[in-house]
Amino acid sequence: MERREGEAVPLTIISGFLGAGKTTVINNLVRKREAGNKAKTGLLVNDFAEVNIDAELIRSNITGGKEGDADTLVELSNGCVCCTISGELQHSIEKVLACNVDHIIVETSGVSDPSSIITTLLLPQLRKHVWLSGLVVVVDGESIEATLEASASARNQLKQADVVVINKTDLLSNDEYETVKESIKKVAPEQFNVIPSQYGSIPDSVVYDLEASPAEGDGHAEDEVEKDPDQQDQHQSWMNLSFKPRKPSHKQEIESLATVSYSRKGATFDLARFQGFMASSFPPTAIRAKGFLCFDCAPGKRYILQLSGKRRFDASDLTCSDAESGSGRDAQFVFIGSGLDRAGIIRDLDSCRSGGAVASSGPEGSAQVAQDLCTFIKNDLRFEVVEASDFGIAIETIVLFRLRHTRWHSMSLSDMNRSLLSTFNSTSNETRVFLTHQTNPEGDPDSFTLRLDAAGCASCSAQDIWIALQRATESMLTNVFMSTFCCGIK
Ligand SMILES: Nc1nc2c(ncn2[C@@H]2O[C@H](COP(=O)(O)OP(=O)(O)OP(=O)(O)O)[C@@H](O)[C@H]2O)c(=O)[nH]1
Repeated sequence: MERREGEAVPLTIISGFLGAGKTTVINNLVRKREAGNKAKTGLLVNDFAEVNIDAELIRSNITGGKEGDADTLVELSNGCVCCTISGELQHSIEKVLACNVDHIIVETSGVSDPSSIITTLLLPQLRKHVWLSGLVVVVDGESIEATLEASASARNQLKQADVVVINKTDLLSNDEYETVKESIKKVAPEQFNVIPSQYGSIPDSVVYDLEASPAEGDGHAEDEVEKDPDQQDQHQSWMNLSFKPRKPSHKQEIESLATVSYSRKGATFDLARFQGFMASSFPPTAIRAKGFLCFDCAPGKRYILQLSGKRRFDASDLTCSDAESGSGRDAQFVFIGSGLDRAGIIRDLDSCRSGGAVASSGPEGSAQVAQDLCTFIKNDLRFEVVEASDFGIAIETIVLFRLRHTRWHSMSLSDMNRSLLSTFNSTSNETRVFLTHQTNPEGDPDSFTLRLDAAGCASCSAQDIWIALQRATESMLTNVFMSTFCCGIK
């Protein structure tokens, strides 16, 4: 929509719970705009955590057209723009207005209350210059029902929406999509504008041509909105609302969430150790995680790692030109959840960094090979040893071990073990060392074990076997790890 000089600038709020797909929606808009020649947009990106991963993801899509055309991006980090850092919102809006933008988009944090942002827009110094064109709320179609159950913020966001984008429809059947629509209706019975989306792909017009500016006293923050008592006075001053505080309040919800930010300049990670972290030490109460990292085995590449929704875990290759130097090699992570062990997470991630001690090979002898191999396996977080007792006798089975069961993989452990089996056996030059498998009597896939038969392995070293096993494991896990896969909570 063309804006005449001196006219107030439309501002669209994009809200939605943690990991719903807000940044993906904005990135899509930015990419489309980069290809075309649309209005210059001021982007205000709020991240709950200290490290603003979303802003970096959006920035990587902004190349800028002709001079002065590039979007203007302002980061609002380390707090919720609707409460703890609301003062910064006003300054940021003024900042982007000074850049002569034609439209402003505010990406809220996942637990924000949009009505508080609307309050800021109505401040006398802003309302002459910006008008609220609407509130677009993005929901993760796969996990929205559980989210609505658990989060007052998520319910409030929906109740105030002008448009609801049901994102991640690739993960839903038609019936499930209809059920999600019903759930939304239950929370927001007046909700009319519901559109589906995959990977945040929505028509530009949903954001740029939205005209839902509320008249004072009606509109977004309706009677049903669960108001935070802490913000009651502020809201009542401009909106004629009746407040119905319910538990937990927005403030309580924010306070119940911990964020752990991890930032290391120029750090590269050891893929095997990182895989071990994901398999065994990943904080089980994290509901959102995102970050960037580089592996020493993949020079020039930087990976973005995401965990959201029903523990859906994405890792995608962010090959970038500056990955070899400067900030392109910096590792940055954010974990959001309840009861997170900050020191433990940081220690675990640090221990995944490249370098450090490599275990040495042990002396000759089959019993010693078995013992050394067992030590290698025990020291690798990706595995657990099931049995390692019969050392010193004629060796058929030297170590029974298996890939460690991961809490969040819906990927079958049996499949992973089978895949490791075939990778190892097809690549190992050492024909006397091969893997077999056994299932337990109940056929429980989690108990599926790998059995390493190393008959006559006296002539080979534990280190050689271990290196071959590590290579096979890395290759197998990398295939899983670097592609998107679903991690359902059991
Ligand atoms: N399968 C699937 N994944 C999606 C879709 N849209 C986004 N994602 C993934 O969901 C994860 C979270 O997406 P974001 O856009 O970062 O979500 P967000 O709402 O900005 O997250 P926060 O700002 O942290 O609250 C990422 O891994 C995305 O790639 C989709 O339509 N389908």
